[in-house]
Amino acid sequence: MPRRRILDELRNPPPVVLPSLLLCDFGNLAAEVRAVEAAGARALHLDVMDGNFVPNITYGMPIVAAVRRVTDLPIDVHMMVAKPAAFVDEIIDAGADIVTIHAEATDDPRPILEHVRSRGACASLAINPPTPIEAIADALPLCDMVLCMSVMPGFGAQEFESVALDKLRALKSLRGDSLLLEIDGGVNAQTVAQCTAAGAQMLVVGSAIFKSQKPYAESLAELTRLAATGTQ
Ligand SMILES: O=C(CO)[C@H](O)[C@H](O)COP(=O)(O)O
Repeated sequence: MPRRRILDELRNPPPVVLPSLLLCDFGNLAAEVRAVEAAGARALHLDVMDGNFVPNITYGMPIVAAVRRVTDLPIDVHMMVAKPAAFVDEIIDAGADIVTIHAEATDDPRPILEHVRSRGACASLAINPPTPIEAIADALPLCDMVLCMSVMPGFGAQEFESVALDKLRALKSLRGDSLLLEIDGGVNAQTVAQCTAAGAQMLVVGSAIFKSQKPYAESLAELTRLAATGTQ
């Protein structure tokens, strides 16, 4: 989908809860993707980890391409890799609509963000909990989205770190609605309203969907409803 259309769709209220496939049943990947889409997901979040930038390995382009084959939903690919420049083209070719690279993985993210946009995808920059927003000030004009991590990346089901909320508030006051803001890590029924109150429109959720006893539709509806309360 073209960049402008993706951004318009995602900016539409209410906030967007993105299932993070990190915690899905990979033995039934296509069925899991179809199930969260049928449950009301408006976009999907895929975590690419290289065992170098983070202490875990997940998957790469073949899984992104496999997800692309079963859905037209926007795919947000979070690249937790040490050399993002080497892989962004292949990730876009595999079907990513939003490409998120880490500020900590590169001295200057600007050429990569520009390149992502030149390929027609949305450019996004992630920062880990200890990284201040000042570290990405020069790159902000080239970002369609900023992801404030609320855990150290690498694993699901970690405890929410509220330092991300201060950064969301600061980014919101700097850039208003021109920048999509995303949060990832420990987002659940207890924390989601704080995230939207701080300015997040994109809410990445892993364990509170895939490890919940509730049906996906129920979890997604509850999280979306609670997320909307934070915007009132
Ligand atoms: O990027 C991630 C970890 O690096 C995951 O997307 C994230 O942590 C989601 O899982 P949970 O909602 O269980 O925290």
